[in-house]
Amino acid sequence: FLNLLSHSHPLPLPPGPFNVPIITALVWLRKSFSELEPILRNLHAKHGPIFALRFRSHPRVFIADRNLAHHALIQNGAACSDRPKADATSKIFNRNQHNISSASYGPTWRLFRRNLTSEILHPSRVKSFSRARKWVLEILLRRLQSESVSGKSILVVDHFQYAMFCLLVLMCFGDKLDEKQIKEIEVAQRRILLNLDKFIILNFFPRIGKVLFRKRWNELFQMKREQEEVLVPLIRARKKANEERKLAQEGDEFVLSYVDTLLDLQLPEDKRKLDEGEMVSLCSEFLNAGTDTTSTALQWVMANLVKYPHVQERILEEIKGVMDNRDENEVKEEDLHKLQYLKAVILEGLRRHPPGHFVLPHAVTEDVVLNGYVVPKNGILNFMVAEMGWDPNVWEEPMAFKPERFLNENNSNGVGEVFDITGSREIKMMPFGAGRRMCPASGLALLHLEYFVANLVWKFEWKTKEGCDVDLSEQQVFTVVMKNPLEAHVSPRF
Ligand code: HEM
Repeated sequence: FLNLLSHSHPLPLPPGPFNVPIITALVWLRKSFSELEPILRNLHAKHGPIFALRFRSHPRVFIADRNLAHHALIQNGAACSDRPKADATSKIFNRNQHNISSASYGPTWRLFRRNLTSEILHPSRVKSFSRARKWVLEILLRRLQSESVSGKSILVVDHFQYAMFCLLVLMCFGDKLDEKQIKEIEVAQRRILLNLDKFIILNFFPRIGKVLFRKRWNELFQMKREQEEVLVPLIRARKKANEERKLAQEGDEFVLSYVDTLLDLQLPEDKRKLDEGEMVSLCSEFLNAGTDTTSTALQWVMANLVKYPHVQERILEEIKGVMDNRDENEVKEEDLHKLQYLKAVILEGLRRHPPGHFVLPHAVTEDVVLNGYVVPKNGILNFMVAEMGWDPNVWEEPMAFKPERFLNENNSNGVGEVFDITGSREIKMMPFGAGRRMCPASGLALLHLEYFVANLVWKFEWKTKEGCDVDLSEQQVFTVVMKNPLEAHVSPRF
């Protein structure tokens, strides 16, 4: 409160609702994120494209306008790319902000992020995991095939989630793991994700809470221990295998995994290697960041293909055009670049149904002026991703599913110009964020989506459950998922 009273900048803070110290904080902090989104939408309608909530020492500023987002994230990128201080419960899982998404904007974050992008997400490295992708695709197709035999419709959400999780586990711990090991990791990771909400209360009174909520703190530590019991042996096994491989000097079959790249990293500030806890935090981030986001997007895209059979048909025709042989079993990764309509469908899915309606919170490291208002140093910024993708000033009929909008049919070869998903020149939508904290894995996520959608359409015809229409209502559960998960009739095409 005193911080806000001492506001000394000549420009005002962004407008926002009236604030009664402490009372407003208690009202806001008790709300879940899904309750907050409609309130934020109303505030956007009332106060305009930038508004602030002032219930804690530092204002929370929300931006709903794409040009202001560009101004903050690209033009003022250096000042708007920090993260807020982690609260007590998050620190246990991110090891005092020692992972990419929570690290402060500085040398440690740069080291972690550069390691991921150059060692794992570089196109040549991504290619080295193609065998893993093929294996996971086969598992998914087999599961769908066996359920389709009964003739009943299939609830696909768990199958999609498991497939995306498998992909990331194999990239993280090496492509030699079997399904039983993968399941064990999934159980430990899911338990944490699904229970985190229960522990939010521990952050409000961390000191007295240690005594008052002792049982709940113990539960939290127990979950952390169980995660380490599953992940640490995998890290150690990989370390041992690396040492043996170096001694034996063989390497032809070897595929570098994410955990291998962490073993030799040196922390720039502490001048030491990562401890096992920090490696667990980075691996866990890798698995979580890429599973629900991608499987949610996959489900939204498939739901639209079931709802709009003409879109599904056009993808199928496009695939037929690039297959040498109609009986070919698989749409190969090498052929994906020829499937421009498929790419447009994926982009339209991400525009219309971004898995996250906001980005992760950004902290501001110096006063930044946006639209005549000041966002003060240490203020927290967030961006209304869904609102930008649905802006009628940018997108015609924004709530309709029209992949053609991403194709520039007037081009001489009928192929659309590549849409710039990074928003570096201009932001039209930002499902992966934009600027220095933008998702480093947007390329990998698009590859996973294109490869799986192409093959799911090539192998099966997807139809609605008899007598039902596909319901596109939303619900926030970590990502923004389908309130009524997709249930579809899936019949093999050959
Ligand atoms: C459709 C899939 C995905 C979507 C929609 C998505 C979206 C996002 C968004 C919105 C952010 C926050 C940007 C910000 O704070 O400004 C983010 C950050 C991040 N994502 Fe993704 N993501 C996806 C897939 C992945 C995958 C597959 C991985 C890893 C293998 C990944 C790793 C990360 C990491 C490490 C960050 C933190 C970046 C930083 O703070 O520097 N994401 N993602």
